Amino acid sequence: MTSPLKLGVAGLGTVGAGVVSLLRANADLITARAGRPIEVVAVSARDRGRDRGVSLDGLAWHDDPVELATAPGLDAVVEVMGGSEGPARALVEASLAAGRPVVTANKALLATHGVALARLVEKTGATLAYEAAVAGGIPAIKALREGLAANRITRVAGILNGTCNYILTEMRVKGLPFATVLKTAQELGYAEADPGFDIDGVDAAHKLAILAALAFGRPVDLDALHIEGIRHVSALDIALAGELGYRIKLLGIASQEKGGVTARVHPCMVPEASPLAAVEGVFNAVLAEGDAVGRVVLQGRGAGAGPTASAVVADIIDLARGRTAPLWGAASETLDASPALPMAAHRGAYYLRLMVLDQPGVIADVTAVLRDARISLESMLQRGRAPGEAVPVVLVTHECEEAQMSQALTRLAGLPTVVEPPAMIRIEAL
Ligand SMILES: NC(=O)c1ccc[n+]([C@@H]2O[C@H](COP(=O)([O-])OP(=O)(O)OC[C@H]3O[C@@H](n4cnc5c(N)ncnc54)[C@H](O)[C@@H]3O)[C@@H](O)[C@H]2O)c1
Ligand SMILES: N[C@@H](CCO)C(=O)O
Ligand code: NA
Repeated sequence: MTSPLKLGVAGLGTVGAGVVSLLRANADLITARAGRPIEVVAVSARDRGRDRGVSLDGLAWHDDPVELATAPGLDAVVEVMGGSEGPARALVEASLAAGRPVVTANKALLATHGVALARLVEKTGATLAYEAAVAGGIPAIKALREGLAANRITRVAGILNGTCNYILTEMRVKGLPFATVLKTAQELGYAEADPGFDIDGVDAAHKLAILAALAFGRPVDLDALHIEGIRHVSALDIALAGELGYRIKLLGIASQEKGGVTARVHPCMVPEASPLAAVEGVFNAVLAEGDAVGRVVLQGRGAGAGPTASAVVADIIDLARGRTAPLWGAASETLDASPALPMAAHRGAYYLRLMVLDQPGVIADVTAVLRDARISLESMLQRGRAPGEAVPVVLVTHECEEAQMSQALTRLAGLPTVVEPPAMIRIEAL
């Protein structure tokens, strides 16, 4: 029998415990597919005594996770602690510097330090694998970096945060309040340690930054992204979207335009007939468009112990087999570092929902603002009758530029008859 691949696992939370138990549950087939047994021999976490549902008997315990970088007898390290700084970063850097391969689920680290990490692996030759970092169990990294490697990719998009998709789905289907559903998502192990990363769009941005780098052959650039989360998506907008034939989804979208690349994360209205509209709950979807292949859509569970462990263990099997790929699909010096396009240049259609006083002349004031910004309306919807009180007015625009919309929003918010900040959601025909 070939010698086993010996692992140190740093982090024994949702993902770490999931990895240890999956390696045990499917040991026979994993051994066959890896060509050798895979053994966890050392672990590190914050709390040694916690019951995680997996036995740690016989495993070496390290209080300091960074020790796994150089502890004798290990062939590779699995970093599933999280965080772009602190011990996760220190462990990954120290392991790679020592030539020890790393498998991680840490999108924050890859999106923030991916450029330097690529230089490090190019220097030492150690592998850094990160399938679990994007869209959990969906093999999105492999699909883009290997499966679609022959294509010029024109667009990559998707539902990239399971927590947000779960919240939006439960709010729509069960009418549950935002905070209640977020709490359940945390209990189910979907949310980040700081759930603000999920609901403010940061986690989806980390993933989109990674996908965009792979899709367009560019150095990963989180700062170039426009990022909005779902805190401001109300139950009213979810219901009104349904009336108009749309679903609200938090999407990440990066596309190759004439003058450069755009990358943005924000709530979107997608037509109910879109393949993305049907992706509900903790499911994620990744859509890519290539010049040779056309459109490819992958979907599957984007968070949780099993789906994430599935991706981590797939990377471990690749390591055992000696299958590797450049961190970003090609050597750093061949990547295209031209600047990204700003959000102000984005063109699209918009949904606007205003709470206006129900009195004569209000609609004339609103449409005058849109006229002045040269924004043309596709449809308008007014609900209810409450003289002297606030009622919702919904406007759907034709395509215009984001800069025009920003100007109109500022003026609409300033109208004396508009009593709440306007709600704006971009419409995407994906
Ligand atoms: N939960 C998911 O569905 C999911 C999916 C994909 C990727 N990820 C990523 O996987 C990683 C882990 O996520 P999780 O949900 O398992 O987190 P978690 O909070 O459930 O577990 C984190 C583990 O790391 C340990 N840890 C954290 N900081 C530490 C420190 N300073 N020193 C020692 N140990 C430390 C904790 O003790 C815990 O065992 C993160 O990078 C996350 O973004 C999570
Ligand atoms: N918090 C993340 C975990 C998966 O990366 C999510 O909800 O999608
Ligand atoms: Na994945």
